[in-house]
Amino acid sequence: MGQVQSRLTISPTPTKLAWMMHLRMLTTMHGLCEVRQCSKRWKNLCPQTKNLQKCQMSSAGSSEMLQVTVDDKSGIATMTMCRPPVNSLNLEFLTQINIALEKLENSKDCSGLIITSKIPKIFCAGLDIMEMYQPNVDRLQEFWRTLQEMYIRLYGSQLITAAAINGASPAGGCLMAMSCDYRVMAPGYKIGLNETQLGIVAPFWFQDLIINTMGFRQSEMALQLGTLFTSEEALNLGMVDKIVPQEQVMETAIQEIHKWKKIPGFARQITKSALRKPSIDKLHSKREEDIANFRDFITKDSIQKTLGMYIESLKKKAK
Ligand SMILES: CCCC/C=C\CC(=O)SCCNC(=O)CCNC(=O)[C@H](O)C(C)(C)COP(=O)(O)OP(=O)(O)OC[C@H]1O[C@@H](n2cnc3c(N)ncnc32)[C@H](O)[C@@H]1OP(=O)(O)O
Repeated sequence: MGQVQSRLTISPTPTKLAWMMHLRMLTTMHGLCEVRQCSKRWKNLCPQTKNLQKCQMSSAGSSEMLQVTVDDKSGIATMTMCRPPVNSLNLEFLTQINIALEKLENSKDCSGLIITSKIPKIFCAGLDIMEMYQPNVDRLQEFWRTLQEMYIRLYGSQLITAAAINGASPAGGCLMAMSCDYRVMAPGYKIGLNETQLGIVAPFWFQDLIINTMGFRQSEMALQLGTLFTSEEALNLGMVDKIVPQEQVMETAIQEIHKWKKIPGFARQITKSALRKPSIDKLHSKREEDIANFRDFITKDSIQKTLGMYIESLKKKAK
């Protein structure tokens, strides 16, 4: 990381200042001051741990949602999601993820990142549907901006990134995994962009991401049908790169990052940037329009009705 001379521009809009103001506003609004402090005192947090700098990020008064560790020796960070029951992505959780991504990106000690889950059988259930149902419009827009930010940070990261998919990974969970450089998945789970099955539409940058990952023809079928693929189907389509038994998912991701680390970092990063920059720039240039489209779409009566029915069906199934 120390030798990197050129970095992909992560976030021209909002500017760094605007982003800091955005974080400050969120931390004030949602009591995330501990996260900011934690983020600032990254190195000093766990002096008792010898090999690991451990940052337990928790919003004030609630349980830990995101655990971030960096292995001193290898420089590989692990970001473990733990937001019961299903790691769904709400505004606060996304904000914590973004803060952690920013911190890791700027850390000279970190060269790789693995994203995984602590919740048994779930990687990430996608967006928290409750953020979209009967929403407060200001929060809804902030939520979407924060999701855009996560995608920009993760897809545009200079780190070697891997998703250790140890459970179900629909919709936003699939977005998160596909934004990484490499995906290792355990057998017997489902992954995909199932938005149309909920009566909602994956925005252009979700579409671009899946097309970039597995080609146009397979993507247009998968997106229209809202297909959730088995691990094995996802492997055949190139949506994931390897399937290994559940207990080997993390170790395999670590080994893969070690393999990637052997490639000269500067060359790898410039190549990654060249390949991914057009998609990221496209979102930057249409960011406000995309937020407005999302707001106008989600707040339609018909969409609210459909989301309400989907929530009911999930609750019935859970009983
Ligand atoms: C223009 C809009 C574009 C939007 C772009 C992206 C959209 C999204 O990401 S929308 C979210 C899409 N996600 C899903 O459709 C997943 C729905 N969930 C499931 O399929 C299952 O819950 C899952 C396979 C993840 C796990 O199954 P189980 O282990 O059997 O758990 P349960 O189904 O019993 O669920 C437990 C509990 O969690 C609640 N839940 C599940 N998913 C979500 C979610 N995405 N958001 C919020 N809450 C969720 C579910 O309702 C249960 O709640 P309780 O009934 O209160 O226990």
